[in-house]
Amino acid sequence: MSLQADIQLALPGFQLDAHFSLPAQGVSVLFGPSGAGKSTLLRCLAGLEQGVRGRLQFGTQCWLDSAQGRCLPAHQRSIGMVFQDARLFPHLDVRANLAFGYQRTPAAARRLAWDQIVDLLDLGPLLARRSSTLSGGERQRVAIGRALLTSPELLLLDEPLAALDLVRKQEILPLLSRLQQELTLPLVYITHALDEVSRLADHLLLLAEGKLLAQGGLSEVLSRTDLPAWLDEELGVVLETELQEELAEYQLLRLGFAGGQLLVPAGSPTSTRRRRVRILARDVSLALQADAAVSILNRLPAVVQAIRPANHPAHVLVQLTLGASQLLARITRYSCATLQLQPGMPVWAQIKSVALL
Ligand SMILES: Nc1ncnc2c1ncn2[C@@H]1O[C@H](COP(=O)(O)OP(=O)(O)OP(=O)(O)O)[C@@H](O)[C@H]1O
Repeated sequence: MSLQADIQLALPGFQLDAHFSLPAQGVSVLFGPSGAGKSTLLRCLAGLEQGVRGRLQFGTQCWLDSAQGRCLPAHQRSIGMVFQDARLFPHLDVRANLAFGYQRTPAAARRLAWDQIVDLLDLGPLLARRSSTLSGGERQRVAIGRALLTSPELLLLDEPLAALDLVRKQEILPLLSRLQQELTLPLVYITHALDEVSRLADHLLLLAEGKLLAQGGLSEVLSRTDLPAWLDEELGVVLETELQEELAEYQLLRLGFAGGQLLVPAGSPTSTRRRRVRILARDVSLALQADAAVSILNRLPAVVQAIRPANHPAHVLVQLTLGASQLLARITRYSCATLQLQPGMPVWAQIKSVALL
């Protein structure tokens, strides 16, 4: 099952034209600059925009086929939606807010149980609270719960954490990760902050000026070297690794991946051995020899695959292969010339920073 979209929408001064296919599992992230059309696209999926042309197919359900005059209204699309502002009913308590979605879903159509969602989002202690007394993070947890209790088959989240501080984000992100895994519910998530969702994201859609620039696996898209300038600081790779050893004395973890090993500062404890890390291109430098006398922890043998211009004319992007993995380095054009880098050349990739996601 997947979501297939080929849709167009003309608004005064703005044209959306998006053709994509999303896997109906995992987390798909919609990323792009302000005004790119991310919210508009999500609203088209949800059936909240008038005048959308084209086709939308979710698994076996045809939501939109404008040529046939078919457009399923929002309430028939088995979608849950969460916005940046929680949009709770302020005069109702949390239980009544949650019940709003739950009771509108016929019992036979409920796939997600009340207790399951209340436990998953730790909403029990909040049930009797008036929604107007909740903190921002609590409100968003309730909004997510309310959306889930309609038993959607797809959850759309429009910058749900944008208004929260870092501490609250860190509380909610693991919950999103859990609900994605435990409920096997596909999510489409809009964000301005890719680092916020890199640990969750499987699939990435890049949108600018109403058009899709790229789509695909997170790492596959972010290691492309033909993306526009505004993405330059985001370029890099995301690697799936496995914990091999904890160096407790130094508070480091040794992680293995298909291409070598990495030492990274220990993050918050977790029981899972599989860890995702993100390495930005700007944090990778290159050397021709393995010089042991440097403080950089991670130096890995790699092979230059391709060299491409970067956004700034002083920089180039170097694609590298390490075993079965890829890495991207952003170095100066001057260094590239001095080191006489060429495709096929062996180099040492020096990684200044690895973010444990
Ligand atoms: N109802 C509308 N009528 C006319 N123009 C609209 C309407 N809704 C959105 N737009 C325009 O469509 C464009 C895309 O807006 P949208 O909110 O989808 O972008 P976005 O990528 O979500 O931006 P942001 O990240 O700032 O929220 C903007 O130029 C916006 O002004």
